[in-house]
Amino acid sequence: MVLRHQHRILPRIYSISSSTLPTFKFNLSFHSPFFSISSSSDVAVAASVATKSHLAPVPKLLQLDKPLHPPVPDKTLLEIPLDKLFVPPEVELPEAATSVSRGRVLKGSNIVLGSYSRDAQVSTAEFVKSSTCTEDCPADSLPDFALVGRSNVGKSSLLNSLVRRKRLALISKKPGKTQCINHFRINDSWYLVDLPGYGYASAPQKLRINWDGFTKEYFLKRETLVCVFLLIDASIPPKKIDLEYAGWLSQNQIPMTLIFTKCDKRKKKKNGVKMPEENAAEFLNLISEYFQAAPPWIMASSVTNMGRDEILLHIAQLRNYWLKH
Ligand SMILES: Nc1nc2c(ncn2[C@@H]2O[C@H](COP(=O)(O)OP(=O)(O)OP(=O)(O)O)[C@@H](O)[C@H]2O)c(=O)[nH]1
Ligand SMILES: [Mg+2]
Repeated sequence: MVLRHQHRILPRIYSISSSTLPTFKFNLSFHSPFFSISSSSDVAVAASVATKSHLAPVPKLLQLDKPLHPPVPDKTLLEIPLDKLFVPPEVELPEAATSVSRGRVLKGSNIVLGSYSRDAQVSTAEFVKSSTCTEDCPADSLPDFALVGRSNVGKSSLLNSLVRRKRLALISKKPGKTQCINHFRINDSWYLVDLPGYGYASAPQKLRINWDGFTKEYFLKRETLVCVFLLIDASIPPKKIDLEYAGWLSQNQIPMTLIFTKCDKRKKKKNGVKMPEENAAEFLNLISEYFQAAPPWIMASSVTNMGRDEILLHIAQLRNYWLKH
């Protein structure tokens, strides 16, 4: 049986029909020399620009107190068809092309920034508890943002990067390090949740708890779950198990954001080895049939902290919307 929650209004992504939308341009800087999700659409947005922050200029309300990135001297071309953008609830795309061009899309993502993205900074982060079932999880009703993905994809590393701590969540080269539902309270107001990885078949028999089962049960039962971050290793081609996981989340209407990890691994393009952007584009293409509207996605690296500020802004706007509704 598929369980559904009435409160799960987030991110019931606005379905944008390409036939009714105007073509527009936006400016965006991005670490990669070139990134294209699709070049064939007649509603493609495209721009080439050098910007100094992780966003092109945005209204004051949306800016972080201090710039968290060094300037990125980057002249890039990014094309995202309009119908592949993630438009958060209550965000209207202006009809006039020029008004959207002012930095409304987070760098290295397809996420349009709305007016809810305040309080994105992390000031405090503390481990709260490890739980082995949903009923044991903290019961104080603060919103949850959960990190899930294949073992070793970099969930714990991403959590540490987001909170700017080296070892708040334990990481390891060996898959299977995280084995419970681990709640970390951020700013005393929301949770980052580190979960065990899936797809690790070679764990010793006695450790082979049904992690996959209990994380999925947590997704279905946890009333305060705002969004699941599904981490995908962008340094390798799409894996069936990840495609299936995205399909399961979609089928069960669990709000999901894709985080493409390990984007710092930029091998020379030879012998058919693909760049992270190409692997990510292929993954998005393969899962498109599961989704009526494009899911949000962000390119990231816990080594370079690429995507960190963007993920925090995305969390902020989901969280603030969720708290208001
Ligand atoms: N190059 C690179 N390596 C990374 C990145 N993120 C994680 N790693 C490495 O990948 C390995 C696994 O990282 P973890 O953060 O422990 O992965 P996990 O998904 O939490 O793993 P489990 O808890 O076992 O499911 C470690 O050796 C990390 O240093 C990244 O963005 N880039
Ligand atoms: Mg881990």
